[in-house]
Amino acid sequence: MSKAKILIVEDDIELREALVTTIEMNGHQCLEAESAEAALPLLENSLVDLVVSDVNMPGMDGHALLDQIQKLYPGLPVILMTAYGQIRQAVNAIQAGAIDYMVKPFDPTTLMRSVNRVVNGDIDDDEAQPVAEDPYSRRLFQMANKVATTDSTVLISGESGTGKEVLARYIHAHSNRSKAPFVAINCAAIPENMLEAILFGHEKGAFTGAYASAPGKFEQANGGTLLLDEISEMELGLQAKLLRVLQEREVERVGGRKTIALNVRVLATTNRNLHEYVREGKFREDLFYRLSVFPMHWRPLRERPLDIVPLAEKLLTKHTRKMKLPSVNISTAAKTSLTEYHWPGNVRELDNALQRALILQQGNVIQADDLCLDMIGQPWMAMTAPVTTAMPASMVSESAQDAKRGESWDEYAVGTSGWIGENPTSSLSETEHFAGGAPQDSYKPEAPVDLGTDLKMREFQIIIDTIRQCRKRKLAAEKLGISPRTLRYKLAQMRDMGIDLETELALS
Ligand SMILES: Nc1ncnc2c1ncn2[C@@H]1O[C@H](COP(=O)(O)OP(=O)(O)OP(=O)(O)O)[C@@H](O)[C@H]1O
Repeated sequence: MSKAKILIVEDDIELREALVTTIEMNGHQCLEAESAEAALPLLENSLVDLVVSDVNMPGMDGHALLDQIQKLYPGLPVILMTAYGQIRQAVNAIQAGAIDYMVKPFDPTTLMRSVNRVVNGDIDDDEAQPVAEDPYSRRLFQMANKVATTDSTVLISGESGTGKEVLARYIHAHSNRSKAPFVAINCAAIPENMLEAILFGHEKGAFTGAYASAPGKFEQANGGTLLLDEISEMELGLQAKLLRVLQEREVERVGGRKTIALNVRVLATTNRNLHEYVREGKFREDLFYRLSVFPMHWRPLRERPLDIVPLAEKLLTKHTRKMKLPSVNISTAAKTSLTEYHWPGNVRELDNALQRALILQQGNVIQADDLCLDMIGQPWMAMTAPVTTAMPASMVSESAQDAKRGESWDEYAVGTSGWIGENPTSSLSETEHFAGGAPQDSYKPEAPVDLGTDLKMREFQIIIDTIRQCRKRKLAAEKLGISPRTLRYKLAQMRDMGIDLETELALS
């Protein structure tokens, strides 16, 4: 188990202390901040591996902090602590890019499971048994079991959201390295100029801002497995350096002279056709062959239909458990809709649809309409796909429409039903939220208005319009004043949110 530096951002001092104590007792180091504003300078001055932040804080809230972290420290994982009963808050946390969420009250085991999943790559119960009901998926996992026991490099390809990381974690968990760290790095999410230092580490003074030396992902994964996610997005110069590290099995930190011996198994994923990238000169052929010793391919979800309903049931159970909701079933008609839909965003889109349905469902049964699948092609839905914004008025509950008219939903909900939220009238203190007060069972759908989501959707609309106008993505990036890499990242975010870009762009 590797020791990590974790920043806890929580305004309730007792809860903060409880979190710090638990995490430190489990062998990690903690930094503490009482607000998001206080967290930012701490992040500037020390290298943090993970941020665990409350959502509801006076001043800047957890979502705004997450947004800042994504801009200033791309790739730094954030776990958000959301309020009990606030389903939309939990859904928003993941869709805004948090690596995980924990709904208050949670116990120390839940906290450490979530922390260790991020810092040590520990696998949780859901990931230990991925869904593989379709004959194609069964065969893939049979192969995974075989290759897991070797030290072979594996290149996993497949459309975005098919489950490549799930497969990578499965291979690690079934290898003889399973007790050692599993470290994942998304090559597309890290700016080019930072990727080398993050991968290989750096010495103090190696570049402006390198106040202290730090190990890279290769060193952190020593003895275990390193997943290079979206490897196609690595620029050619760095590909050459990566190839050298893989061949020589040693790494030199940026600005360092010492070589560090490595015993790391490398897995890589790509949602591009790497053969084509090699042909077009965007990916080194030698690195391609070095990585694809054992190639594995995930079919799109629509081509393994027998996985769809079992996956939906599993994802639903995961979310209802995490959100502390009573169990929710899927109606027969909804199952048919799920199976017939084409899932351009694959399992991640399925996950999004279910989270949306969880907000809309009534009586603990998801009906076909709750999935909103027939609305995804609609302009208003495509731009507001993931959460609850811009639902037709008929789908918005009366109370939610009240909230839309300007009433605070939190106050309204607490005022009318007395349920437990983060409202001061709540019957649980923040500390009890951690220690485990008994949750109540009454739920109300939440208000479908969210300025952050709305702004994001407007940004996405501008991007789509600009690409339609310019026809070439490179030109569109120039016109938008962003790098082609940032544009790719934003397009990936849009796909992840269930926006069918192919259809959107074909409309031009
Ligand atoms: N077979 C599976 N069983 C259970 N959950 C799955 C399975 N496949 C995917 N998921 C879930 O779907 C989501 C997307 O999976 P994952 O991140 O592995 O996809 P990916 O192909 O790596 O995506 P990307 O290309 O965008 O990085 C995750 O929440 C994951 O837990």
